[in-house]
Parts: sequence; C-alpha cells; structure tokens
Amino acid sequence: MADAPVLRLRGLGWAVRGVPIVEDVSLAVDEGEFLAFIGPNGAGKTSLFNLVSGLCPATSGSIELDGADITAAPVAARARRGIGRTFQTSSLWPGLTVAEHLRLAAQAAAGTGARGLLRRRAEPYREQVDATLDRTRLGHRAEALAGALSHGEKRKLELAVLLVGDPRLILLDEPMAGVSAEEVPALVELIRAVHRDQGRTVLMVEHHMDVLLGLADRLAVMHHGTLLALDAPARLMADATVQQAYLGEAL
Ligand SMILES: Nc1ncnc2c1ncn2[C@@H]1O[C@H](COP(=O)(O)OP(=O)(O)OP(=O)(O)O)[C@@H](O)[C@H]1O
Repeated sequence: MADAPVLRLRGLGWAVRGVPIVEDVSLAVDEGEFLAFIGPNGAGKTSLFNLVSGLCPATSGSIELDGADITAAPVAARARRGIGRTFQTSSLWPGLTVAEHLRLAAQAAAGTGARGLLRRRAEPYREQVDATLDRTRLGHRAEALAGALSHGEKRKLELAVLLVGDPRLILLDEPMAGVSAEEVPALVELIRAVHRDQGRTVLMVEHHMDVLLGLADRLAVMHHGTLLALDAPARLMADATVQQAYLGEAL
C-alpha cells in the first residue's frame, strides 16, 4: 500500500451519552504533510486527537494508519505503529532532569523486558539522548530539572521526549500554549525542522494563525465537532464564509 495516506479518517465520530463531540470527520493525510486544526474553543480538536491517538474510543467511523484499520487498537499499539502526541497541558515530571526524561523515554521506546533492564545498566541510551538534546537545542539544559525550565523549554522537552520514540505521525496539541512571545520563534523553528528536515507527518492544533501560516500545508477548520473546511491556508483564508463566521472566533 505504498500510495495509502499515512492517516485516513472515514466518518469518524465520538459521542458521550448520546451527545456528539466529534461528528462524521473524514480526511486523509499524506506522508510528510503538515495539517493544522483550527476552530473555536470546544470545537472538538483535542477530542479528534484523542480519537486518533486512542485515548477515546470511536463510536462511529474508522481510522486507518498506512492503510491498516486501527480504529479499535489500544494507545500503546498505536504508539508502536508510529503515532506520537503531546498534550495541551504539560506532561513532565518536575523533579526529573531533562536528560532523565529522555533516558526514560528511550527505555520506554526500547521496551521494558528483561533485556531492556540489562541494557539499561550499560547506559546504551547516551547516544540517543545526546542526539535528541542536540536536535532540540536543549543540550545546555541537560542537567536542569524540568520544573525549573521556562514554558518554551518545557514544550521543547515534551517534543524531545516524543522524538526519542521516533514517531512518523506526530500530533501536537497547542504546543505554543503558555509560551512567552520571545520563545515562540525558536519553538516554531524546532517544529519546522522536525517536520521538514526529518520528513515527519505532523498534525497540530493551534490558535495562532501567524504561527500556522508559515508551517501548515493545509488547515482543517473544526466547528461543533464537525470538519467545516479543509484547504491550503491561502485558499481557506480567502473563503469569506469561513473567515467571517469561524476563523475570527478562533483567533
Ligand atoms: N470526556 C468528555 N465528556 C463529555 N464531554 C466532553 C469530554 N471531553 C470533551 N468534551 C466536550 O467536547 C467538546 C469538545 O472539546 P475539545 O476539548 O475536543 O475541544 P477543542 O476544540 O480542543 O477546544 P479547545 O480549543 O478549548 O481546547 C467540549 O464541549 C467539551 O466540553
């Protein structure tokens, strides 16, 4: 299935006690594409990411990864198949250092069997950790506690933890949340490098259009749990209906 999109959603839905949260979302994402999700608060963007990463069970429709149906696959199985995600709120341990986070992530990616424990003693992860520190420009903060990092550095570390597992489909949920204006450009550059230089497929929820216009190949507009529009940024921004009715609310 060389030509299958990396991700294909068909009529995907999630309802809670009969109330639809995500409704009939269909789309396909090609290898190496950067697709950004925008839309007002409560539009269902995070819920859609939860469906794709497996945190929420689909109540209708299907999810395919590389042409294989993963609709019912658990979170860990999806991660093994290459889906990685970050969360809107920080998912770090304040009392562990940056390097310790990456070592743990490397151990988790390598598995937790007896062989993994033996390998742990030999510190085989140093190269992997150093390379990730380098790639995410966190080398100078390797021994800093996560709790002492700036918001921008925390977001970088969350991305670094994700990259250790070498995912090919990355879901970033509002990676700029809480980050100071001065730190935004460096984070944007890092995300750009992760996408372009490493050829990964990226899905990202983001409220800041100025960030997305230089990054995203296509924008998906969500509203009331549905996919309202999906197009290249320039074409979408020129769509008066989308612009006036919905993008304004999202900014
Ligand atoms: N577990 C749940 N049970 C019931 N309702 C939920 C649950 N999770 C989310 N919702 C509701 O679903 C709607 C969509 O929420 P979601 O967080 O997906 O939106 P969003 O587009 O990511 O919003 P934001 O931009 O504010 O993060 C909201 O009204 C939310 O309250």
